[in-house]
Amino acid sequence: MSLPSIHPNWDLPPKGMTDGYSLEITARDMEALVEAAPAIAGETPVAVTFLPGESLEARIAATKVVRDLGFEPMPHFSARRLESGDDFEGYLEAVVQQAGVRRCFVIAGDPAEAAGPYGDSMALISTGAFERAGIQAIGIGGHPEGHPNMSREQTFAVLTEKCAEIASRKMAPLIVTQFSFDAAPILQWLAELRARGIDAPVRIGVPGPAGIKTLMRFAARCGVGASTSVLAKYGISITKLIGTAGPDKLVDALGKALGPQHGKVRLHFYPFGGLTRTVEWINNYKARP
Ligand SMILES: NC(=O)C1=CN([C@@H]2O[C@H](COP(=O)(O)OP(=O)(O)OC[C@H]3O[C@@H](n4cnc5c(N)ncnc54)[C@H](O)[C@@H]3O)[C@@H](O)[C@H]2O)C=CC1
Ligand SMILES: Nc1nc(=O)c2c([nH]1)NC[C@@H]1CN(c3ccc(C(=O)N[C@@H](CCC(=O)O)C(=O)O)cc3)CN21
Repeated sequence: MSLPSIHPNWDLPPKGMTDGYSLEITARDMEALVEAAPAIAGETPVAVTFLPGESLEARIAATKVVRDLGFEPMPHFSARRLESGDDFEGYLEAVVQQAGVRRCFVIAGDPAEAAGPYGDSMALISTGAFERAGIQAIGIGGHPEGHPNMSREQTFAVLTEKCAEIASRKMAPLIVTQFSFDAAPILQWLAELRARGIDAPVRIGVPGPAGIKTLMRFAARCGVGASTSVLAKYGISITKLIGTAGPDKLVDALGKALGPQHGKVRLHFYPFGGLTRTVEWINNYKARP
C-alpha cells in the first residue's frame, strides 16, 4: 500500500546525522524563528507545541508564520487539553485553511483528566477529522525510556495500534520520540520497535544546546531520565551546573551505532527556547570534518 510521502528526504539515506532534521517550537518562539529562518533549510518540518495558557489564535498565527517562512508546519494536538469537538475541529480547520497544514502531531497530554471528550491520542485519530481535512501524515509520540502510565509492553501495543489506525485512514504514521540524554535506551528501543514489525519513520527527540539548569528543569517536568551517570555521559557534571550543554556526545553516539537495522531515522530537536542556538549547533555539527 502506498502512503503519502511525508518528506522527500525519507526515501534517501541521510547525508549525515542532522540531515532532514525537524524542530519543535512554541507560539512564543515566533520572533526567534523569523530571525533564525535564513539558517534553516527550506521545508524543514517545524512542530508547534500545544502548551497550556496559549490562545488558539496564537497557535494558529505561529503555524502560519512557519508556513510563510517556507517550512512545513506540524501543529500538535493534545487530546486531553482539547475542550470540545468544536475546539478540536475548529483548530484543525483553521490551520489547514490558513497555513496549508498537511501533517499533525497527536499526543495524549499531561493532564490526569481530559478537559473534554478526548482521553487519548486514538480518540482524536479515530474521529476521522484528520483525513477529512486532507491531512497526509500523523505524528505520534514514542517513549524509548518508558511512560509513567503504561508498561513497556503497552507502549509498544499502543504504537502498533495507532500506526495501523493512521495507515488504515490512508495517512502516513510518523513516530516522534520524547527527548532523551542517553543513546543506549534509544538504540535498544529502536531495535525492539523494528523487531516488532513497526516500520514507520522515527524522529529521535534530541535536546538543543541549552543552559544546564533549563535542561534539568525540562527533564523533571517531562519525566525524562537525567541521573548523574546519564548526565555525565551527555557531558554534564552535576558539580558544575553553570553554563550550557549541547547534544554533541549523544548525536555522536547515535551516529556511530545507527544502521539499516534501525529503519528510517532522523532527528527532532527540542530547542527549549534557544532556537537560534540550536540551529547554529546543527549547522556547525553538519560542517564538522
Ligand atoms: N513531545 C512529547 O513527547 C510529549 C509527551 N507527552 C507525554 O506523553 C504521554 C503519552 O501520550 P501518548 O503516547 O500520545 O499516549 P496515548 O494517547 O496513545 O495514550 C496511551 C495510554 O496512556 C494513557 N495516558 C496517556 N496520557 C496519560 C496521562 N497523562 N495520565 C494517565 N494516563 C495517560 C491513555 O489513557 C492510554 O490508555 C502524555 O500523557 C504525556 O505525558 C506529552 C506532551 C509532549
Ligand atoms: N510529558 C511531556 N510534556 C510536555 O509538555 C512536553 C514533553 N513531555 N516533551 C517535550 C515537549 C516540549 N515542550 C516544551 C514546553 C515549553 C517550552 C518553552 O519554551 N516554554 C517557555 C520557557 C519555559 C522555561 O524555560 O521553563 C517559553 O518561553 O515558551 C518548550 C517546549 C513540552 N513538551
